[in-house]
Amino acid sequence: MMLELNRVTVEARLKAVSLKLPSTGLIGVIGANGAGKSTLLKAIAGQLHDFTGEIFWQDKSLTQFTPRQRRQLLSWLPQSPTIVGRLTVLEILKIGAVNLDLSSQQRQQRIATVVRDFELTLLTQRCYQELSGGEQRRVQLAVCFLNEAPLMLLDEPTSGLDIGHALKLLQDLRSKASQDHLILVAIHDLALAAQFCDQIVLLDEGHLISFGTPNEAMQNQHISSCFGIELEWFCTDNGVAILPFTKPKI
Ligand SMILES: Nc1ncnc2c1ncn2[C@@H]1O[C@H](COP(=O)(O)OP(=O)(O)OP(=O)(O)O)[C@@H](O)[C@H]1O
Repeated sequence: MMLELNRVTVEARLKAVSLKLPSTGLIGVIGANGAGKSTLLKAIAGQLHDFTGEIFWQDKSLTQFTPRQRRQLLSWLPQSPTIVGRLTVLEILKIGAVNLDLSSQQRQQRIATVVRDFELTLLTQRCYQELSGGEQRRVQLAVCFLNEAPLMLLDEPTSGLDIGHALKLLQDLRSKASQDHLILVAIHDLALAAQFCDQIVLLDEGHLISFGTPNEAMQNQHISSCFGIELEWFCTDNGVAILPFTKPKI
């Protein structure tokens, strides 16, 4: 196991969450609004200093990582990052690449790769503040992918993306995860989570409710206790569709 959480607790937000995750895989973190998804990702990303419990990467506590080691280990995409000033997309990517331990040629190469992968070619000279919400999200994701970190923590990466870009992103994440990355995504779309994620972490009011394959973790008993709804699943060769419905009151 590569990432291990041992009774991670954040006052009133996360309650003794213990998890053991392998070094590769796409892990969906699901749960209702306020369930603790962002808090969990922030705790792993080292953004919270008021939590108890322990988080280990390869048996080494994350508190022992220097800031530089942490930067090499993980990338964190916040739910709503703030990018201030009138910077162009290319300037933002260059700033994002500054701290990478790479030659300037390698840095340029990385930037070119994310520009291609996130379809930013026509946007590089545009001012970030003038982009659409989905375009801004793609820039934020591109920055996150610059360091090719083994551990990626993405808070609602598909929010603001149209269905084509959302599908492409999840396909890319899945293929990265199958190579050498552990990727945690907080996600609200249960059908996309079921279709793409290897494992699901279901949270409710800060508690870990279930953890396992989508079939295991998203059983109706768990879903109905967390969301007050049930799911009907339709699996086809092309993927998974889920019909959410509210249970009629008897
Ligand atoms: N900085 C903070 N200080 C105190 N409480 C907070 C703070 N940030 C979040 N909370 C609370 O912690 C709980 C969990 O919040 P969190 O943002 O982790 O939920 P979430 O599952 O990501 O929700 P959403 O789906 O709405 O994004 C919520 O009740 C929220 O109000």
